[in-house]
Amino acid sequence: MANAIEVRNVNKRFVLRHTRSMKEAFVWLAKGRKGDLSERFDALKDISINIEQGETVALLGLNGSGKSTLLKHISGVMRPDSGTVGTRGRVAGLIEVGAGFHHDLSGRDNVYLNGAILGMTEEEINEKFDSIVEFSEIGQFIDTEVKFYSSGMYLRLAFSVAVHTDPEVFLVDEILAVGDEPFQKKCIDKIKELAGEGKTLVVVSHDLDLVSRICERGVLLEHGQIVMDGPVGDVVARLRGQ
Ligand SMILES: Nc1ncnc2c1ncn2[C@@H]1O[C@H](COP(=O)(O)OP(=O)(O)OP(=O)(O)O)[C@@H](O)[C@H]1O
Repeated sequence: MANAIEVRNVNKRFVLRHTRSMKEAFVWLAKGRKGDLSERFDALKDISINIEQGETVALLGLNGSGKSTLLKHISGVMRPDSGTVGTRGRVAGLIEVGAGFHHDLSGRDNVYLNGAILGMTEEEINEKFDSIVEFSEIGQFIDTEVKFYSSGMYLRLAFSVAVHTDPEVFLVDEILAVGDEPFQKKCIDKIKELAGEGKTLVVVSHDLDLVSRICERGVLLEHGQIVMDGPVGDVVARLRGQ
């Protein structure tokens, strides 16, 4: 099987700026700017991972371990400081609710905008428009500006557009949590359907029962490093301290 995702020696460092008092800033200046007012933080440390086409992978780990940062690198919204990330086929993801949506536009216009960002042609969107709205259950609100949407409504429309792009690689971050239970179930069924069709799936979630149901492989991150990679059941057991 060919790789759908190839991550090679990826490093990502964030600069954390600390707010200091005027006095501290003055002392720092007076001392000839010695030392640093900011701190560096390595969120990803030499990460390498291959994900084959059709694999279903859960990125697991405690808060702040680097899961979302890694997913953002795979989706391409973040670039590594060093190392490379390669993907094959159309990538669609739900990383942050409403990312890629324009607040002052209606739901309808945002379907076109978001669909285009995710690589659909206008023709393709015309063809799938009714189905996108139907899946989202947004109904009469489709012509309302999305700034008036609730976070659940955002999620519904964003999820619906993303799955209608017919992605080869589907990325999902924790955000399903904002959907109500019936819609969450519908999303999970859809995700399982995509996995059943042989699409590649990468999921970030703290819902260990859920990821055990939809993913086969688990990758455990700790302080920006991969510390375990194996069957999801084994990784979940380690996380639960069993
Ligand atoms: N844009 C940023 N600037 C500075 N630090 C960041 C940025 N994005 C993430 N971080 C830091 O990188 C670390 C990893 O964050 P990340 O969101 O990847 O963790 P996570 O494993 O997804 O956590 P959680 O389970 O809490 O969602 C955290 O300490 C976070 O504060």
